[in-house]
Amino acid sequence: MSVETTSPTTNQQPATTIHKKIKSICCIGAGYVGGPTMSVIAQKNPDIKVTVVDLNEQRIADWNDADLSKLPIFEPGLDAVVEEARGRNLFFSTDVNQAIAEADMIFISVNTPTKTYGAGKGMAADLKYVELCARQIAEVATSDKIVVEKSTLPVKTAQAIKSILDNTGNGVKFQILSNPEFLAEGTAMTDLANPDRVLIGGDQTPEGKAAIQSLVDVYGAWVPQAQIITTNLWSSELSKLVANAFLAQRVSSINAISELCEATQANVEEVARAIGMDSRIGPKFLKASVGFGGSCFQKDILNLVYISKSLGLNEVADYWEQVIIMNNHQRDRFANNIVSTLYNTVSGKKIAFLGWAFKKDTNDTRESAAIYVADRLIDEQAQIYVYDPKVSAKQMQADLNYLSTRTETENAKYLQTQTDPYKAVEGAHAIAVLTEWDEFKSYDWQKIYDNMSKPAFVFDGRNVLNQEALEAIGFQVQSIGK
Ligand SMILES: NC(=O)c1ccc[n+]([C@@H]2O[C@H](COP(=O)([O-])OP(=O)(O)OC[C@H]3O[C@@H](n4cnc5c(N)ncnc54)[C@H](O)[C@@H]3O)[C@@H](O)[C@H]2O)c1
Ligand SMILES: O=c1ccn([C@@H]2O[C@H](COP(=O)(O)OP(=O)(O)O[C@H]3O[C@H](CO)[C@@H](O)[C@H](O)[C@H]3O)[C@@H](O)[C@H]2O)c(=O)[nH]1
Repeated sequence: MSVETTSPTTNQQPATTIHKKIKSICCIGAGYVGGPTMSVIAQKNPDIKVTVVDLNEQRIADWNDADLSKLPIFEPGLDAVVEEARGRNLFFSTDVNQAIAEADMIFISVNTPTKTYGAGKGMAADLKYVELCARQIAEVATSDKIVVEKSTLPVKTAQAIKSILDNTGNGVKFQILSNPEFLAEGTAMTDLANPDRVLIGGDQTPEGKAAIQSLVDVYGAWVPQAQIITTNLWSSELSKLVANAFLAQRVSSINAISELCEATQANVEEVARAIGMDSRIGPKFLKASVGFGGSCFQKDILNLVYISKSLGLNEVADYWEQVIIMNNHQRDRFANNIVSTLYNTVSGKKIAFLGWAFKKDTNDTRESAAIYVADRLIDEQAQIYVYDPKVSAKQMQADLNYLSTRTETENAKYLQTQTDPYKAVEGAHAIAVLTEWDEFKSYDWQKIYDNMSKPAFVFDGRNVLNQEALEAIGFQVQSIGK
């Protein structure tokens, strides 16, 4: 491997040791983060070979499919970047060992879900996949490597990774960096192309700073230096959990206010606008909703709560846990309101769901509020008919089966999928909007009304529809916080 010196460019501690110019990157985990992130790194650094590996053979086959509509992840703009870089310097493979052996820098971008067993069950992050990666790297590596934590991890994880890597006894030297990812699904490609900031944490030793500089150079290909911030390892690991906790806290805060608005005839959208214009508060992340979903917020806040509890910081733990409690309440409240509005029974009634994904412009359904609302309504024996433009019937059934205690056959009796939205709503007693897909706004709502059972109810869990226009047609509409 060639070693080149470049001028120090970080905005904090300049690197004093000669740092490696990265020629080959391996990313373990070809999911919602690994796939898009590595596609952009490869696109912007044509001289670096980037190989994304995964154990999941189907996922890798889909990443390699000539038909770009088959990519395993739906993300606006992703297909064009993959088309540009794939086969040039971007590769997707199941050969994890070969990619590790070849790489100067290895990103760990595997899933870190909430533990479902043992100590910390339901709260702590399950780090078994991360540990397996560390062990595999330790076993396979024959040359020095920079290992980058891209997955979201509890603070101090780098210590564990270091301990595994440093005890191989084969003389290979490792540097561990933390480089958490802040992209949001649905806007991943623009978030990656124009990040608010890139965060890189590393050891504050000459070798650690040199490793940081190597990664700064990779991002420096397109991110302005002022937006690349470097810190110690622990600040970087912790900042990721804190960023998500603060974002989710804003959603739970405005959702708490939405209930107060409903009880007082205030309008949550007016309140959000009024407070958001205070520049200290700001307008973003104040959209009241049926509750936040996604694979990150709940898991990362629970993880923060668990870490705080483990350190004996009970008040800190309780403070952040309230964000989750409020979110659970908002989902329950939405479902219970449907039942009480439909004359306290939904048994045998048809309820149409518009949307199943946890937000628009993604096919990801992890922790989507729709799953919880469906489960609650099925407890009341409602018949749910779902339309989502990007989520498959198989995925919807799998989501419900994972959450509910009913048998798969029973769930399948209550949950139907429709690929035509007009079919989904035909004869329905109520429509519930669970995802804010843009296309819902331009439907022929008169036609929908004509084909529904009367009175026809709409429960807009995302405040995306024009309430006055629907009411003029004859719908009875309930939005969040109005
Ligand atoms: N999804 C997001 O928007 C987002 C954003 C920022 C950070 N994160 C974090 O990034 C990490 C990855 O999230 P994701 O949404 O991409 O998860 P994901 O489940 O979509 O992808 C993870 C992939 O890793 C693979 N994998 C697991 N163990 C492996 C191993 N030992 N070898 C090879 N492959 C292995 C899995 O098969 C899977 O395809 C998580 O820690 C998450 O918290 C996610
Ligand atoms: O005002 C708002 C904003 C969001 N949401 C909901 O909150 C959830 C999360 O949305 P968003 O944050 O946009 O999506 P994620 O892809 O989960 O991204 C979050 O989680 C990622 C994983 O850690 C981080 O990288 C991102 O920075 C962080 O925004 C979704 O259900 C949204 O519908 C609201 O209800 N109201």
